[in-house]
Amino acid sequence: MIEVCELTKRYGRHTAVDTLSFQVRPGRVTGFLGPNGAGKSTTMRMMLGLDRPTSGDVRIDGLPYRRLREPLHTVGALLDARSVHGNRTARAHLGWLARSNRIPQRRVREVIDLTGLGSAADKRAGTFSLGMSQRLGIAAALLGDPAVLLLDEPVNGLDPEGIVWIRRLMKDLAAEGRTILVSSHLMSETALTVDHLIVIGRGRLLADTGLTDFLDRHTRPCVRVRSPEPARLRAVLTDAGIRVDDGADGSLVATGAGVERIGELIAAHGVTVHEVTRQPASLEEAFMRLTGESVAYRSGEQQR
Ligand SMILES: Nc1ncnc2c1ncn2[C@@H]1O[C@H](COP(=O)(O)OP(=O)(O)OP(=O)(O)O)[C@@H](O)[C@H]1O
Repeated sequence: MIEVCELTKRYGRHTAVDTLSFQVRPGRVTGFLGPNGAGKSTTMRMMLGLDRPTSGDVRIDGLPYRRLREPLHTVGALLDARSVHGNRTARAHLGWLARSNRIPQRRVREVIDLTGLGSAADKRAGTFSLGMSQRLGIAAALLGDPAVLLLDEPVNGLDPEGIVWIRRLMKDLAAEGRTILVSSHLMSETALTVDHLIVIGRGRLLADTGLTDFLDRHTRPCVRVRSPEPARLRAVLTDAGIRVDDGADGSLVATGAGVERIGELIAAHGVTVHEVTRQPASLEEAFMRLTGESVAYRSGEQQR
């Protein structure tokens, strides 16, 4: 469990994290989302004792990071995958980390296998692609078999096979009862991976809720309808106050009413239809709607 309590971090006059409080619970994957500059990395660094809070605190399994007896056994983290010494091989890097944390070398072989690093384990980390560096960073995070994992953009640089692998890994680790906090800018991937969401903007908490609840709250229902009489269908729906847009393949996309209401209108007016499908709610849309006001940097705009 991670407990963030009234956490604040100021850099000079700039407040990067602003009286932030939330808990990350075990047994589920929690997504940590926010626009660029929202304060995610700063918060994660404070969780790991790499940055000192201006005020407030963070506890991992009840203790601040600096008071953990064997930190690598309690919390594993992937922050900057490129931070490994480039001249070291992956195996040497993991071996050194294991030795300095009294972890048996057997575990090095285990995490190399677990992260698919096998064939690259004896190559210098400086020659690694971003995807291989990510795998090495994840291997290091898993080395102490920790109950809490913090992953900052773990999907970055991974190929499709790697993305599916990390998604499965996070779900499996959560199912074992671990606490998993993962930040990402990839909304479609996040929607496939997380159970719960913490969303921040300009250092403040914007949402702390389940994925489904978040989507329900911040998206409007969308229904795709295909009909051989699209003009009539459009008139029926717009007359009922429903927004209608053109979809792919000549279909219409109705926003703001569920399939039940759309179906009833179609039946009442005797319109022929070939398809009525509920469109999946988009995390990207929900995220944009919630964070629109709190985006620190917008393309072409000054910081507000
Ligand atoms: N060492 C530092 N000195 C001064 N300002 C900093 C420092 N580190 C972060 N900041 C500022 O704090 C704010 C939060 O940055 P942070 O990197 O935590 O955001 P983020 O949500 O991780 O962003 P991104 O999604 O772009 O990685 C930004 O405005 C950033 O410029």
